[in-house]
Amino acid sequence: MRRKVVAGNWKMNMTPSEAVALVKELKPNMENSDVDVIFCVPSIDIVPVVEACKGTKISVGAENMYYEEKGAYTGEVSPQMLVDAGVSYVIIGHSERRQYFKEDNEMVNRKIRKAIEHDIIPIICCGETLEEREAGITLTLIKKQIVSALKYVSPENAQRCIIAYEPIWAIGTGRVATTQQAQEVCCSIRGIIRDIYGTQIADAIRILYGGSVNAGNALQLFSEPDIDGGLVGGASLKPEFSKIVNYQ
Ligand SMILES: O=C(CO)COP(=O)(O)O
Repeated sequence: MRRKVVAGNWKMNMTPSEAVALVKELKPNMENSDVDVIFCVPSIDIVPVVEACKGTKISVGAENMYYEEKGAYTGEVSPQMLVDAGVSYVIIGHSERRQYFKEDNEMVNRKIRKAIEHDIIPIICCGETLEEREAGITLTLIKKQIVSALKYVSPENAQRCIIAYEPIWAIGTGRVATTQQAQEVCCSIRGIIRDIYGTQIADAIRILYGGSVNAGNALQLFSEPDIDGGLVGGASLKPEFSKIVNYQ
């Protein structure tokens, strides 16, 4: 049985002091939940958020990472820095990074392999634009993203990764994918994993849905057979996040 995951992606929101206040507000309601809770936060918030989450079951994730170990890469954050700060997850290949920072499938793959090397679990994002959906190429595109993201990744390591299906047209728009649309793609992703790694890995890997998840739709989405939880943007910054984590 796969354990559900609810991860918040704070994006570029919350100053360090706001971040600590939000964690204090949310954490009492995270304790009795049956899911793995992850707060993925801006780099500058990592240290205070890790401190504020001490003694809870909440894990802290980063929203990005570079694939080099150290050196002259102004502005970047290395895997060792994340590990040393107490991070155990990292979002890789979010559509906003692909779109605004020109991250391509190859860079996404490099980052994933480097995260794994440092024992950081990558939350690997994939998803299509509205035009791509309307052109009927969603599944072809997702397959390309997943196959290239997991290139050179061993079965044991792939099993520990988390995949997040985030249709770009559903991100921050309030336009959530229907449960059928979300389930269909998550099921196909599991099929792609099965083709690469076999049934055992496919049955174990956790696949999330992201895109306008809120307290009102979480139960329905997370009840689908291939949806193992959510990657939540806007609603992760509000008290509503407690309801999503305790969706049952
Ligand atoms: O991009 C997302 C999570 O990574 C989804 O954002 P929203 O939940 O705000 O639509």
